Amino acid sequence: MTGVGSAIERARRGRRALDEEHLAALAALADRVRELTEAVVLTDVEIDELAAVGEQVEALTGRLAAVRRDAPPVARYGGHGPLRHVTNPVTGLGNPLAPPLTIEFTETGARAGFTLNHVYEGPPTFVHGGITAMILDQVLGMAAASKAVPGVTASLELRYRRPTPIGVPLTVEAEVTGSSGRRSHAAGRILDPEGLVTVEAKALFIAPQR
Ligand SMILES: CCCCCCCCCCCC(=O)SCCNC(=O)CCNC(=O)[C@H](O)C(C)(C)COP(=O)(O)OP(=O)(O)OC[C@H]1O[C@@H](n2cnc3c(N)ncnc32)[C@H](O)[C@@H]1OP(=O)(O)O
Repeated sequence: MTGVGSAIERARRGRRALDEEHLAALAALADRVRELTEAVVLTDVEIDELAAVGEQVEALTGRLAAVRRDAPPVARYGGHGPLRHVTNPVTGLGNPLAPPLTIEFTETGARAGFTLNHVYEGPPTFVHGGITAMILDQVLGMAAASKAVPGVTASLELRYRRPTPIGVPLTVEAEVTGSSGRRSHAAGRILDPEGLVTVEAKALFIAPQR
């Protein structure tokens, strides 16, 4: 076992799997931190209050860091299925950076409904283009993994057709458009509440050498 694929698999297997109760508690904490992050972005309290809250947050960080892993945990689907990455920055219930998206697998690929708040803002009132790119990378990758060959992103091509609005229900959808050998091709898009495409994506995923 020498390739990138083996290294990913070894890292996944070497990580501690959380049971469902522990995962639920981590997810609840991540939710509270998401609320905290949005509160930081939108707060209008006085300077002294900012400093006082900062001290409290520093103390809380110290409590969590008191017992620390070398790498994020994993969990098993339903407590006993295959290992899943629970701190992924798009779908991870245990990662406060993740919106998080709940992906449904469709006949041809994958989709998710989601809403992004001001934490993800780029141009005023619109979502940052790097955030929509990250979401499309993940959802196209999951479509490829479920319908063709699981792989890492070799290329991701984006077309930003209109701004993606903050604070309204969005949809991301992706489908596999072809596969051969270690390669899977996928296409997808983000749609606004009127069904208009805001960002289109095409990607190539390559299964790493084992
Ligand atoms: C695993 C769990 C997933 C689980 C999936 C879950 C969803 C995850 C979604 C998120 C995915 C990410 O963000 S992944 C993170 C971002 N991506 C990365 O870090 C990938 C970094 N790049 C690499 O590791 C490598 O370059 C690879 C694995 C992509 C390819 O390297 P390699 O394995 O040595 O492959 P190589 O022999 O060079 O190329 C194989 C074939 O593909 C072609 N090829 C290679 N790169 C490209 C390219 N950019 N565009 C076109 N074609 C290319 C080559 O010409 C060749 O064609 P031929 O000669 O055979 O005709």
